Amino acid sequence: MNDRPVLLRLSDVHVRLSGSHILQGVDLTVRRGGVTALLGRNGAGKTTTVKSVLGLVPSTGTIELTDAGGRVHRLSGRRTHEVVRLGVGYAPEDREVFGGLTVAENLTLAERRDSAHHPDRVYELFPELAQRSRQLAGTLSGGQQQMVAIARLLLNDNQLLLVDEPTKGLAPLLVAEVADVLARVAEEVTVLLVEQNLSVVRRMATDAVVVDQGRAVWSGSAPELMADADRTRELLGVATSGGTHA
Ligand SMILES: Nc1ncnc2c1ncn2[C@@H]1O[C@H](COP(=O)(O)OP(=O)(O)OP(=O)(O)O)[C@@H](O)[C@H]1O
Repeated sequence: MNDRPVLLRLSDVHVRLSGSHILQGVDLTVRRGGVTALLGRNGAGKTTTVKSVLGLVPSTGTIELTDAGGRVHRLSGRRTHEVVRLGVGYAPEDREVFGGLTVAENLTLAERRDSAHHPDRVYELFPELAQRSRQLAGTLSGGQQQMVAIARLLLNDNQLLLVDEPTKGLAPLLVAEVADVLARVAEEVTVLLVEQNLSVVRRMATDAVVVDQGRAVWSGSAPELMADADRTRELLGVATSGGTHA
């Protein structure tokens, strides 16, 4: 598993915001293929880590993306639109769909000029959105809005999707639906997933990185971590159901 090529590497990444030293030297790698779960307690620095990759917060240190041809692109210091153009898609925690536009319009807006994929392909993956293509996105349920946010990422040829807490605040049935969708997405593109719901992590994550107080304190196999109840409790402050489901 661990000989998969490195897709994203953060080395000694620091972020300071409003006088606070939020990321204090994050080192982590995301390997090509699979789902890497970015885990940690509330306020540990997960969202800030994702935002540093996208250039949404100022950072120091090195952030590099290695493309399929093995070419290394330095992301640090680039503007967000340049990072996106290099094939990094982002579904933020608050979803940010355009509530006054229809589902179809939200998808059309997300297509880059060089877009490789047509919305029809996305509708195949998300039949529920096809049925609701004319519905205003603001009237969709939280889970459906999350699907729009994820579906948008599939319109373009991305190398890496950064998905921040897609199941946050969703009812259990919707958590399962969004997890299904993500699992399908992950068959096509590498995902870095910020997720607090460990049943979702257990279901799809291949790798895991745990962040604590602005540093990556553990990385390795997600199934191994999920199977180790003591370590999960120590790192995340929560109990898991241990190895039985891992
Ligand atoms: N713009 C900002 N100014 C000051 N502090 C900030 C800012 N943004 C985030 N922080 C702080 O940085 C720390 C890390 O925040 P971050 O959102 O990255 O954590 P997280 O691990 O994603 O947390 P959660 O799981 O609760 O979403 C928190 O203590 C937060 O309050």
